[in-house]
Amino acid sequence: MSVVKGKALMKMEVIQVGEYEFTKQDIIGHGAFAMVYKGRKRKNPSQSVAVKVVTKKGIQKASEILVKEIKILRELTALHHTNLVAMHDCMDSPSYVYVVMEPRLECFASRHYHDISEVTKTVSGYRS
Ligand SMILES: Nc1ncnc2c1ncn2[C@@H]1O[C@H](COP(=O)(O)OP(=O)(O)OP(=O)(O)O)[C@@H](O)[C@H]1O
Repeated sequence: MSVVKGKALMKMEVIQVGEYEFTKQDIIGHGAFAMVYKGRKRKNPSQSVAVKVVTKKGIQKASEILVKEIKILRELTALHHTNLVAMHDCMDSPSYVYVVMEPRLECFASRHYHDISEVTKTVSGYRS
């Protein structure tokens, strides 16, 4: 995927997480240890997802909490309840844990950031 930034045409890396993909341009929010991006299903791009990217750097103490969060998400997903956000997939890499979730559409509308640098510098250990 290519994006125009200033006058230069820059290549935007598409990151694949199983059947899903996202680019780091499409930020929808951030928490203490994670950035959340808008992504899509590769075979059906009209199906949007939220991809939470948790940086492993500096979160050794929080990693147990992350394991618990993923376990809880799995259990909640199995309930198939309309008021609960489902987890579609999760993937581990040397530097990040990726959690692919059903999107909460109200967040897409109200929390889209345009200035990426404003967000990335607030997330500890994050490298854009
Ligand atoms: N499934 C989702 N759909 C749409 N937006 C989401 C989704 N999950 C998270 N977000 C957005 O990303 C932001 C960060 O989420 P994240 O879970 O990383 O942190 P948090 O729950 O807000 O805070 P903390 O880091 O304390 O857990 C949320 O505030 C929300 O705006």
